[in-house]
Amino acid sequence: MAAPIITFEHVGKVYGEAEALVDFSLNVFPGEFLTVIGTSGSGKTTFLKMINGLIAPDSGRVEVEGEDIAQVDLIALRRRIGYTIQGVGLFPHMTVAQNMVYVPDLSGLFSPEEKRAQIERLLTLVGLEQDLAGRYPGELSGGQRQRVGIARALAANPHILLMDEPFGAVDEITRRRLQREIKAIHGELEVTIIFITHDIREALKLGDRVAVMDEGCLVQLDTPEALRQAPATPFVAELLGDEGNG
Ligand SMILES: Nc1ncnc2c1ncn2[C@@H]1O[C@H](COP(=O)(O)OP(=O)(O)OP(=O)(O)O)[C@@H](O)[C@H]1O
Repeated sequence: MAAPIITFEHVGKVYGEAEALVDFSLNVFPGEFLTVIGTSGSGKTTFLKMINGLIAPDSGRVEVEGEDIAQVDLIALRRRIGYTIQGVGLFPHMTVAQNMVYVPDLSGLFSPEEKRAQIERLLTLVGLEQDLAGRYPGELSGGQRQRVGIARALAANPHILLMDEPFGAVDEITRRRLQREIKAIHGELEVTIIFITHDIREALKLGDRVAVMDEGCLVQLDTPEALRQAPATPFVAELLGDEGNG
């Protein structure tokens, strides 16, 4: 098996009384699509933000691409990792194209010609018409904004894409479309995706493996089939509910 692209070793994080992560260890492998599910406040976002150094562990160690992130330049690390959140957070005063190349521009990654090619390629990849490139975020639908958010996160050709409930704010039909699209993008780009969701169906549908969290602990990390067949705890069984049967 390939070396892990992300490793958490006995990571702990406490906020006052709240234990956000408790002795949290896992490996994510290159090209994997890992979904993360758990109750509200179970530490999912804390886990995700530790991968790009937005939150530092109190104890334990986080490695990304073989490097302890306590030792690396976090700005450079973040530019190598795509990150998209619910509500997207596009810059309202910038066009779609300007939003998309904002991060690569910071590091002077592309020539003007390469930038145009990257914008064209990514708009196609996320299923948007080319003529949207000149629009402002306020002139887009929620689903279109979400697609621009994904395109922007992929703009610097990251090896890792972090997605924090990216489809939480769109209607059910758009959500299903976006799910199909992100699966296709994952297949095409060989990018490692960590995807947080509240929706067990989404977690089972998208994940090569699913990480189930409760109260800062990793309760189970398994393929959707293994989760269905052998939930590790009553909590996992309850979370699976009717989905466990199909
Ligand atoms: N900056 C902070 N200050 C204090 N407590 C925090 C902070 N960030 C997170 N917490 C606490 O840490 C715990 C884990 O939070 P986290 O956001 O990681 O959970 P989550 O699983 O992503 O939740 P949700 O599904 O509601 O987004 C919670 O108890 C939360 O209240």
